[in-house]
Formats: sequence, structure tokens, C-alpha cells
Amino acid sequence: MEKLLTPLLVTAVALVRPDDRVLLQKRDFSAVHGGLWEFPGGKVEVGETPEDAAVRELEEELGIGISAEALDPVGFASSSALPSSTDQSRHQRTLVILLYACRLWQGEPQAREAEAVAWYRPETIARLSMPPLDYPLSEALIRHLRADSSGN
Ligand SMILES: Nc1nc2c([nH]c(=O)n2[C@H]2C[C@H](O)[C@@H](COP(=O)(O)OP(=O)(O)OP(=O)(O)O)O2)c(=O)[nH]1
Repeated sequence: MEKLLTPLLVTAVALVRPDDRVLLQKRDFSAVHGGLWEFPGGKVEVGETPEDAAVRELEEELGIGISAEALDPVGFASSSALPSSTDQSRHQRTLVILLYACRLWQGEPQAREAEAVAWYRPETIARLSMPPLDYPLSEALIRHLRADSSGN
């Protein structure tokens, strides 16, 4: 039988305000990557599409409502997943993070699970301390927003 890769799939969402500032959240100090800034989102669960997971995670993490149709694919980044104390199989797994941009949501984002949330100008994001894949994701986001504003 053919051996297929089962990656750990994570969705991330860049909420983008009309002034192009982007929301990041600071992970709880007790969590993996504690104290680092990242795009909100999380693991895709069995039976979910990446968009379903994005809608669920943003409700859980920020208390906002988004619709799958408002999610605009930006790009992805991948690596070997970090080993986890609760999931021993993870050291063999590939992690793939899919980033979407979203300009429409209902409610005011709140740090429900994170230490804090804050809005950043896209070009300042790379100066923050982030988990490794959030750097290439933020570069993809900058390219995406530039293409948006030039009408491409
Ligand atoms: N954002 C991001 N996550 C990463 C990177 N490298 C890496 O292993 N991860 C892992 C950490 C998390 O376990 C996972 C992201 O999923 P998540 O946000 O649901 O995190 P979690 O494990 O704390 O979630 P939970 O199941 O407790 O809700 O991806 C990276 O470079 N950026």
C-alpha cells in the first residue's frame, strides 16, 4: 500500500484592518512558544476543512465571528513539527501552516486564550519574537497586501 504523508495541518489568519494593520496574539507563557507573537489560528481537526478550523479557532481565541467566504488564501509555510510532551508521534511529522487574510469579522477581537493581542503594521511584524514559521508567513502577507493595494 502507498505510504502517504499525514502532516500536522494548522490554519492561521491575518485579520487586516482598513489601515492595513494586522492582529497578532502573544502566546500564553505556559504554552509551546510561550511569550512569542503569532497569527491566531490552530490545528485542523478530523472532519474539518482548514477554513472550518479557522472559523472555530478565531471564535475560541478572539471571540469574533468570521465566515469561510471571507478567508483569502495568502500562502503557507512548512517544517518538521516540534516534539510535544503530549504527542510523541509529532517528532516524525511535517507541520504545514496555511495563512489566510481576512478583512471582515463580527465583534471586537479579545485575548481569550493569549496573553495579549495587538495590531501591527505589516512591515514591523518581522521585528517581533515569533515562532519560526510565522516569519515566512508574514513575508508572504506583506507581498499579498502589496498586490492587493496595487490592484493586482
Ligand atoms: N504558529 C506556529 N506554530 C508552530 C510553529 N512550529 C510549530 O511546531 N508550531 C506548532 C505549535 C502548536 O502546537 C501548533 C499550532 O497549533 P495550536 O495553535 O493549535 O497550538 P497548541 O498546540 O497550543 O493548541 P491546542 O491544541 O492546545 O489548542 O503548531 C511555528 O513556527 N509557528
